[in-house]
Amino acid sequence: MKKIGVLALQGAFEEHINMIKSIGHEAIEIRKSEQLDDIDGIILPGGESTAMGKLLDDFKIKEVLINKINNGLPVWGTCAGMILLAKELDGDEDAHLKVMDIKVRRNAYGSQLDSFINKELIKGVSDKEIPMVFIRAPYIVGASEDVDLLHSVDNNIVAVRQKNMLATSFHPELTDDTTFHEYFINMTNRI
Ligand SMILES: NC(=O)CC[C@H](N)C(=O)O
Repeated sequence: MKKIGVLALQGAFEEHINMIKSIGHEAIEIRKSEQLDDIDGIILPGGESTAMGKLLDDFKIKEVLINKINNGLPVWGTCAGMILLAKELDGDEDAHLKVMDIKVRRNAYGSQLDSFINKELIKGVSDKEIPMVFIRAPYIVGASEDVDLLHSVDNNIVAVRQKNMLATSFHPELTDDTTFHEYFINMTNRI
């Protein structure tokens, strides 16, 4: 059984906690940097990346988390969590953790396509179609060669992996499909 931390400063952390428990693993809410010593992986949930970035600083978690990730702690960012991981944000905004070699555009779908649901096959992740929920979602506009592109929707990159880091524009925790949570648990085995 793995012990997965879910950053619980803001956003949709409860849904990730429930999903991890539903596939038979332990899940804990992370609000202190010491808690990072004792987990097999961490999920950065959806929410508001600007608020979460500030809270990471205020709660003195940011630097410890960056070090842990750079030393191989498996991490998965969904939506706002993906924005937190990026080395670069499109536009003038400052990036947050700057650990993953991706450039991310926030609210990339604009107001017309604010939120939508898709169901597609993601090769290498599962052999069945996976539901994808996008909510004011970002997508990736640039990535280095070290980054594996897992999936695009309409030519926009929405799922990537770089070594111990996974990032998705969408929210598997808001569906009843556990594929991505199982994929992430597998990432904690290999590292
Ligand atoms: N559902 C989400 O996580 C939305 C992300 C949000 N638009 C942000 O920029 O932080």
